[in-house]
Amino acid sequence: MVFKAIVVDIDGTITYPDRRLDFTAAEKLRSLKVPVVLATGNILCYARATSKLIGLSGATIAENGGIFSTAYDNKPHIVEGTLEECERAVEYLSTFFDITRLDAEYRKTEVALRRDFDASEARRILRKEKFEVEIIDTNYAIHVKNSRVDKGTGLIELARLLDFVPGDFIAIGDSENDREMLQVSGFGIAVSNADVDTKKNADLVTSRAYGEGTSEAIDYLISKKMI
Ligand SMILES: O=C(O)COP(=O)(O)O
Ligand SMILES: [Mg+2]
Repeated sequence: MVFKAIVVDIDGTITYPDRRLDFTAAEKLRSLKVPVVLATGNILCYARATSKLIGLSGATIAENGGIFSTAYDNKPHIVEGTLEECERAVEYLSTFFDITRLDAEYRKTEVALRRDFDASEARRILRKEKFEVEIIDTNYAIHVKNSRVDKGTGLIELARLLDFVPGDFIAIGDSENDREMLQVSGFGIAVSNADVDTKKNADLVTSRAYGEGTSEAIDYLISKKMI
């Protein structure tokens, strides 16, 4: 089957473990003929800058689906009403843990926290109080995000704006915030550093890790004429 576009996670998927961009993966993405969307838990300006600097269109999904944008300087779409519940949940968590917010001045739809407290314990605490949020650990940050948005819902919305359907996309990712994106895409790929659950939701798992895994995936897709 031939797919029309690709959506790729940033941290842990086109980077080295320490977040340095893997230039080979970036070159391969830049040379593709199909549109390449970057999808991240990070903030919109990080996603847009990464896309622009690689040489892509700037079509991005940021804040785990809370924000999406069709091109570099187009007005972004921001899912309204999602931040408040996350703020309440984080306020509650701050009575249990000494937590540090990341990029609070830029985040519009969710809260990201430094990974220096026990996310599983925080999950248990919030579940008891019935907050409508999810705690996601990407290995780079702990995100407190609204349950109704994820990179999958972001891809559904952005695909529509780009005149595609989610099934037109091949998705590549590495962690639990990529799961829904892999599920709604037409073909999901997990790089080998991905967690077990993310791998379970993928159609293909690469043998190489991080950016090298993405380079391997792109070579595979081209060799199989899937893009
Ligand atoms: O911002 C994070 O925590 C991770 O970002 P990612 O979704 O690009 O891997
Ligand atoms: Mg990632």
